[in-house]
Amino acid sequence: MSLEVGLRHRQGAFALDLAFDSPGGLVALFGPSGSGKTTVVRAIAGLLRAEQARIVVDGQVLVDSAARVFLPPHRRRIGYVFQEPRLLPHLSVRQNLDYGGWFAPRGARVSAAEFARLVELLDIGPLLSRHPGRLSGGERQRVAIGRALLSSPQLLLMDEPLSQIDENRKNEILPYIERMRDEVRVPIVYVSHALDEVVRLAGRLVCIQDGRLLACGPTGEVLTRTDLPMFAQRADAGAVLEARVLAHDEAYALSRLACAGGELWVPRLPAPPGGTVRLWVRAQDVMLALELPQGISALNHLQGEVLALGDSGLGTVMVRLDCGGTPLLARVTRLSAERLRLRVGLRLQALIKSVSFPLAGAAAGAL
Ligand SMILES: Nc1ncnc2c1ncn2[C@@H]1O[C@H](COP(=O)(O)OP(=O)(O)OP(=O)(O)O)[C@@H](O)[C@H]1O
Repeated sequence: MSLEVGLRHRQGAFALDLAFDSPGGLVALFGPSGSGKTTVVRAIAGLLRAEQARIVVDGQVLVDSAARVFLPPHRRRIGYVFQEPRLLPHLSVRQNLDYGGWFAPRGARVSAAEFARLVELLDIGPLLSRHPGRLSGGERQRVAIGRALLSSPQLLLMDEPLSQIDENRKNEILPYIERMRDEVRVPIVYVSHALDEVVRLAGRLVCIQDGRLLACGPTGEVLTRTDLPMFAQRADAGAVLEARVLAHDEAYALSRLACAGGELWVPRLPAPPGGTVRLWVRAQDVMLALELPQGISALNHLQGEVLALGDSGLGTVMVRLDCGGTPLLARVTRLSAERLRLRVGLRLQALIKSVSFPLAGAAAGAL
């Protein structure tokens, strides 16, 4: 699946003018409140007719204002999951799901076996005879995702689907969204303010500010751009580390991982040996050294090369490193940067304390 979006639109004092593309998987739209994320999603769904637009999903032109093409919403095969699940209160969960099926084009309706698989994937079997009023917020949102998928969408739009849900329930739903991405393989456009959701879910990141495109690319690359204050100046700025689990050491409650730049010890992860994980390494947890120090407690060191330096706010410098193919960010004081004579091309050691890795919640399933 590929997605191509080009939009120009004015609403009140706000002007949207951007273009981006995605090769498929889950693409996150990220940006401050009022930057235009929902406007983009509404244009893709056909709920907003932009002044100038070209939107192509998997080769099918949904909108091309220059050629006067505008496919109405009901003729686009797009599922939409909103912030709050909009289920029909007088219908049971099963009837709500069946209702989603009504919007599937003839010939693309899901079979009974596919329905059963989706119900199993979302774990909503025990809820089928209940009414939405008797479900938790997380259960309602899972049903809403199922309903959207039963319309056999070419593309699923999710507009901050977890923002109304508390942290625990959010962690319950994230694995289901991962399953939709990896097992159902429906392409997803996912709007979020939350960096942890983006890190965990998105292969591609589109950053929007004031209606303009700030950056678009693989999530790991965009998040480590030292020239984007939106990331570089966040207290929790960091990099996505992709690794394979080599083994677990039960005696020390640690897992040994292999990433492109070497091996790492992290707190015991729930993933099996051979499985892949994504970990968030915060820039403030990475120390830099010109030589590998002796007799220190940090278990992890990767050799890296400085790719870029940027302002990290409050007298600190953000250092972007390439550690043999693994990107890392390190936040250091300006004094340290001067003492180490940090510059692009310098080779040094990046030290990471094992305990600085967030625990299990940060370990995503398949990449
Ligand atoms: N119908 C409208 N008429 C005029 N201005 C509008 C309309 N709808 C939205 N806007 C403005 O367009 C801008 C973009 O809104 P949009 O909802 O797309 O932002 P967003 O990035 O999704 O924000 P949030 O994260 O808060 O949901 C905002 O400045 C908003 O006030």
